[in-house]
Formats: sequence, C-alpha cells, structure tokens
Amino acid sequence: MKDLVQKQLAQSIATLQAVLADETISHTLVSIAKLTAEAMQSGHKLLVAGNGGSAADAQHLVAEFVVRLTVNRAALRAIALTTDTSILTAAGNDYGFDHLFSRQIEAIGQRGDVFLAISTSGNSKNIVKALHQAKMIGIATIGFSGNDGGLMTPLCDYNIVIPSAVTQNIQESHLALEHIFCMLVERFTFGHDLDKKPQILSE
Ligand SMILES: O=C(CO)[C@@H](O)[C@H](O)[C@H](O)[C@H](O)COP(=O)(O)O
Ligand SMILES: [Zn+2]
Repeated sequence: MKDLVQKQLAQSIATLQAVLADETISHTLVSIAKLTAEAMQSGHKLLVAGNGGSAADAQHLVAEFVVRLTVNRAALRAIALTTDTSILTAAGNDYGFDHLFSRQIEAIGQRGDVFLAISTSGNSKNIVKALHQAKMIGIATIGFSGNDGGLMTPLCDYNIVIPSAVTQNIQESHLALEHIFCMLVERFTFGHDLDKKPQILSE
C-alpha cells in the first residue's frame, strides 16, 4: 500500500510538472487574470461553476475572491453557481440537471462579466449549456479542463487544458492554478506592494 501512495504522489507531481512545462498555460493564466481584474474594476463580476470536486473548487475560489488570499484588501466580486440549494433543486427538478448553471447565468449574468467553467472532461452538459448561455449574453468565457478540452473548447475564449486524462490529477492542477489566478487578480487590482498599502487602483 505504501507503494501505491508513492506512485499516486509521483503521478500528482508529474501532472503539475507537465503544467509547469507548458508555458502556454502560464501565459493564458496571466491573460485571464488581467481580463478578470479589468472586468471587476469596471463593476463586473466573476461567475464560477463546476460539478462534484469542481463544485467545491468553484466555492473555494470564490471564497478567496470575496474574502482574501494573499492580503487584506477590499472584497472582489465573485459568485459560485453551486451553492444555492433552492435554485439548484428547482432548476434541476423543473427543467433538468443540464439547466443548473445556465439558468443562473440567464438570471444574473451581464455583458462584461467573466464566467469560469471548471470541468475535467470538458463535456458535462450543464457546463456546456452554461457556456452557450454566457456567450449569448456577451460574457467572457474561461474553461479549466483536462483530457483534450472536450466539448467546451469551442465555447471558451480561453481554455486551460491540463495535460492529463486522470480526473483527480486534473483537479489537483486546477486547484493550484486557481490559487495563482486569484493571486494574479489581487496583484492586477491592488498593485504589487500588497502588504504595505492595499487599495483599489481604479478608486
Ligand atoms: O471529485 C471528483 C473526482 O475526483 C468527482 O466528484 C467529479 O468531480 C465528478 O465525477 C464530476 O461530475 C466530474 O465532472 P467533470 O469534471 O467531467 O465536469
Ligand atoms: Zn475528488
């Protein structure tokens, strides 16, 4: 069993190493952080959705934006579409599970917002439908995916595809990138001298 643990850990590290080696991923992460910071500074918001472990990621990431990650600063506008059990059960029960996120985007999404869709397969129907809805409204679309990017690729302005087909390893890399994404947005929004004088640059 100890061998299994070590093999799994080595596989986790190898996936992160592959992400590190792919400079396009780092470049894209900077681009989406800039896009998101600019959207937030102009009064728009980040919407985040995912299923299962990725639903937990959506909530985790949004908590960092609303509360803090690396510094005490003003709250940043972000909403997880995975948390309101009344909306989730009503949308699922009345219209079907595929409508879980698209209905919420229709309700609260506005042109100029940013939608982050997290899906390891890239194929979850409720995620694909939500991306369609976001595109219809004029919301910028970002994907965090794996495998080959799946059906969500053509619907994403940016899609970060983790070079792995193993769900848990993809998720681990997603979480690492989500933290860096939030850190970059903090830097773009509040400046580099974070610890000394946190303030919103646009105010
Ligand atoms: O956390 C895990 C596996 O590590 C699971 O809960 C996983 O997130 C679920 O099977 C999801 O439904 C997978 O959906 P997706 O990532 O393909 O969109
Ligand atoms: Zn999991």
